[in-house]
Amino acid sequence: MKNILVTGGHGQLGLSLKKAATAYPQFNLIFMDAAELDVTDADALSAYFGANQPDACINCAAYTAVDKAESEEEKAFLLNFQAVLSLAEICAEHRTQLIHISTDYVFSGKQNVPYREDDETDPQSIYGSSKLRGEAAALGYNPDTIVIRTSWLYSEYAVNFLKRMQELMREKQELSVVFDQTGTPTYAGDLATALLDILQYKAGNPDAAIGGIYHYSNEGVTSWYDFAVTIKELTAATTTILPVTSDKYQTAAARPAYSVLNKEKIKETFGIQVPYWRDSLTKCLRRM
Ligand SMILES: NC(=O)C1=CN([C@@H]2O[C@H](COP(=O)(O)OP(=O)(O)OC[C@H]3O[C@@H](n4cnc5c(N)ncnc54)[C@H](OP(=O)(O)O)[C@@H]3O)[C@@H](O)[C@H]2O)C=CC1
Ligand SMILES: Cc1cn([C@H]2C[C@H](O)[C@@H](COP(=O)(O)OP(=O)(O)O[C@H]3O[C@@H](C)C(=O)[C@@H](O)[C@H]3O)O2)c(=O)[nH]c1=O
Repeated sequence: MKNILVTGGHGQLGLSLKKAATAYPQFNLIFMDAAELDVTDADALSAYFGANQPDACINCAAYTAVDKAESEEEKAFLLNFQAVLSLAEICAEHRTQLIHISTDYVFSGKQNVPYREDDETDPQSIYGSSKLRGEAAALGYNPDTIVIRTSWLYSEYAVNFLKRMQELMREKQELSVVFDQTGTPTYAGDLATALLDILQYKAGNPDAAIGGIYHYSNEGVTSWYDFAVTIKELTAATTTILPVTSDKYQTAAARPAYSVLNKEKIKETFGIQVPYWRDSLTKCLRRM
């Protein structure tokens, strides 16, 4: 287990992996963006795998614009489902360990206890539906595939809620943020480390049957409103933040009202330690 291909390598998680990988010199990560390796192009994927035979592939390529997906269903499914199907088939053919990333938005949000991996899924949006089909595609081809569902990712890179809030807090004196959607923010740097720890575990236990779905987010529970207020506090911003219900903040896509993930399985299987979300937010802000 040495050469690791990262598809969608210049997005938020890809760039977070690049940073985290400096602590894992045993791995050689190869980051490919859409222009270098288009995951929707099955021939290009085949040619790449034929020539390079990566030991593992972390698929960070995705369509992540939740609201836009409602009017771009075909595009969302092409990237989040069809491309995953091709990638899973090619990984199975080349005996490449595939790690695929999915989302808390596969759940309806009707539960009020943290979601386990085998709890019923019922996405409320096109994005969530496309990601759910992607999970099935990834696992259907090869039961050794690892699917990691995560939630509310943010980092110093790309587009995310933290950076959007910082921008809005610079521009506006008052902001409204929903308080009736509950979940857990996840620092992409922590997820990146967890992904590398999983590959490390696999390298040490090559015959372990560890395929399947795992949940990973930071520890703790909050709402988008409380997340925004904490960002305000930690950055000493002065904007007034008003708590509103989702019906007062209209969006094209519906989001789950509750999407806290239960992380027992990933912690027990791989011995991964999970930081508390507020500590990770502080760490991320320090790095920014
Ligand atoms: N962001 C979040 O809050 C959450 C994300 N996730 C999941 O985590 C994963 C990583 O997300 P994140 O890093 O935040 O997403 P980003 O949107 O930051 O990154 C996705 C990357 O995919 C690339 N991409 C787009 N089309 C293609 C293509 N045809 N071939 C190859 N690459 C392509 C994009 O490139 P370009 O920008 O050039 O189009 C972009 O760099 C995704 O699977 C996502 O669904 C799960 C939960 C929360
Ligand atoms: C910018 C903004 C958003 N909101 C609301 C809208 C939404 O309900 C919630 C989150 O906002 P966003 O649209 O930025 O986040 P969203 O795109 O829904 O984030 C999701 O992205 C995908 C990729 C995932 O997989 C999920 O885990 C999750 O992280 O906050 C406000 O209430 N006020 C605001 O000013």
